[in-house]
Amino acid sequence: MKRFEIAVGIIRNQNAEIFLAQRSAGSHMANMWEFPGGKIEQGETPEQALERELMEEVGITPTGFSLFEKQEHQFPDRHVSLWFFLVEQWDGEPWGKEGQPSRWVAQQALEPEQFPPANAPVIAKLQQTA
Ligand SMILES: Nc1nc2c([nH]c(=O)n2[C@H]2C[C@H](O)[C@@H](COP(=O)(O)OP(=O)(O)OP(=O)(O)O)O2)c(=O)[nH]1
Ligand SMILES: [Mg+2]
Repeated sequence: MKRFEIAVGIIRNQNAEIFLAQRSAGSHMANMWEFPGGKIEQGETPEQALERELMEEVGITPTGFSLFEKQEHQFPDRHVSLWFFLVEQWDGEPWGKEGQPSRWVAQQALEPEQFPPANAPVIAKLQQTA
């Protein structure tokens, strides 16, 4: 069984909107909406991976963030450990730097069925703690 450690950023602005990106057609969990992020590489801390992935995928440098939730999820073909960081300060303006569709959505309007199944608990927690 493949195992992956993933760092993702829940990028939240002062209007309580969250920046989402759409996963590409050929990827795992294709076409689902996600919090931007990706695999933690050998020798990287989760925080370093977050900084690298957010620059690669959405062109921002997170400057104020903290771990919000850690979630384990067993997919049919792989196990993922997700580090969900809440990012509330950053340099730059996020955009779909790799050509992926992206949008801001009000936190309370996030719909868990549009995300990979691993995200349901963290979305519930976000909406409860608003
Ligand atoms: N980015 C992201 N990935 C998520 C979320 N929820 C979730 O289950 N995942 C899963 C899907 C993937 O199996 C994995 C993320 O890997 P990825 O494909 O984004 O990895 P990466 O950016 O390093 O991409 P690559 O270089 O391997 O193509 O975590 C989420 O909210 N955001
Ligand atoms: Mg990614």
